Amino acid sequence: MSSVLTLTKVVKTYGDTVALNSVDLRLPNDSYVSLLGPSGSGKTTLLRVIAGFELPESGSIHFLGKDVGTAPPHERDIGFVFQNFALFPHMTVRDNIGFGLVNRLNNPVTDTNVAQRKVREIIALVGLTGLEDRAVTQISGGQKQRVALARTLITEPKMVLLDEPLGALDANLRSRMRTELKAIRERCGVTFLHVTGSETEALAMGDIVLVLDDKRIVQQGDADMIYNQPNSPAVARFLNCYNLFPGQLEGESFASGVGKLAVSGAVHRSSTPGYAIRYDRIAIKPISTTAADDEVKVEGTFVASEYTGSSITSFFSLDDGKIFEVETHLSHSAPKIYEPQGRYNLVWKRKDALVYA
Ligand SMILES: Nc1ncnc2c1ncn2[C@@H]1O[C@H](COP(=O)(O)OP(=O)(O)OP(=O)(O)O)[C@@H](O)[C@H]1O
Repeated sequence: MSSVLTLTKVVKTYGDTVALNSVDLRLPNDSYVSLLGPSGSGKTTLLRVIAGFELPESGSIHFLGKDVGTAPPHERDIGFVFQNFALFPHMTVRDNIGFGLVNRLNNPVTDTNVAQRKVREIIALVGLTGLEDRAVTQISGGQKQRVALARTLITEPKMVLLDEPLGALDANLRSRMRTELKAIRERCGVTFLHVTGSETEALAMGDIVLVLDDKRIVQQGDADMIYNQPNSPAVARFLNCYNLFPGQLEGESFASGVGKLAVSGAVHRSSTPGYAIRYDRIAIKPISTTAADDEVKVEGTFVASEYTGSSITSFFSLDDGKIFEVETHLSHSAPKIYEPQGRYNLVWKRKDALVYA
């Protein structure tokens, strides 16, 4: 697959603050890419640098094979969808969408018939037919999101940047709009780069997921790879589905705050050591059980359970005071009741743990 965007060693600072620290990035054409990172990791800055709203101090940006590092935003053919939609409140849906086409600096569409046809087509593409004459103050949040997207897509960008596009929507609408956004992107055939702080959104939407941490890209891969093989304790932490033990590798075991955890299999190289076990890989057993040779066991005190429909998350307090989470899927069994403050064995297979050293 050909690459649409390449960033090489891009650095952006604001005064003494480093916002992007030598970012390297290569995105394929015709893909949905999610960019996941904690608050302050540089996500918005990265989008603004790609769009041309900010110029980097050093490094290069190539878009469709051309060096665009110093090109102004309107010469980049890159669309931008803002989190707050940034619509014109006094205009109708139709006029909001047509505005950019008629008023853009490069090749404005002056033929009214052509402009109207394009607006009609894009309104159909994003599913807003019938709402053309409504003021944007009289439509729902999800519909506003579509207007914002249509307003960008009508200018036929070669790539679209979306900054937390679903952040202003409620949870139900957010999950419906995920599917919609993916479908719209497939119809347009251009790469979408979607910034989110939500790991579930990033994994659900991205053909490719990028993880930004500490102002640089620390992992890039498909959702399955990121979810199952986070390449550092930090990435595992953002995914919000791993229990993490700090400590260090000592021979065949990992010395942690709750004792030695037996290790088998590969050790991942990382500048920060750590031991990670996914919430859904753990069994809760009576305190009297013993661990098999291929298992690891720690003891915990039951704190509470949280029911989420298809699964239940149980919280245990470990002897080092840390909270440990266990996710049990309920497709084949009813939820078990645990004794408040009861002691349990928390058991997993050695091979299921990820060890970083
Ligand atoms: N205009 C600015 N002036 C000074 N510092 C800035 C400016 N914009 C961003 N920063 C700093 O650059 C770093 C990266 O910020 P950025 O907004 O890109 O992070 P983010 O990952 O998008 O965060 P969030 O998820 O909270 O929006 C932060 O330390 C931030 O404080």
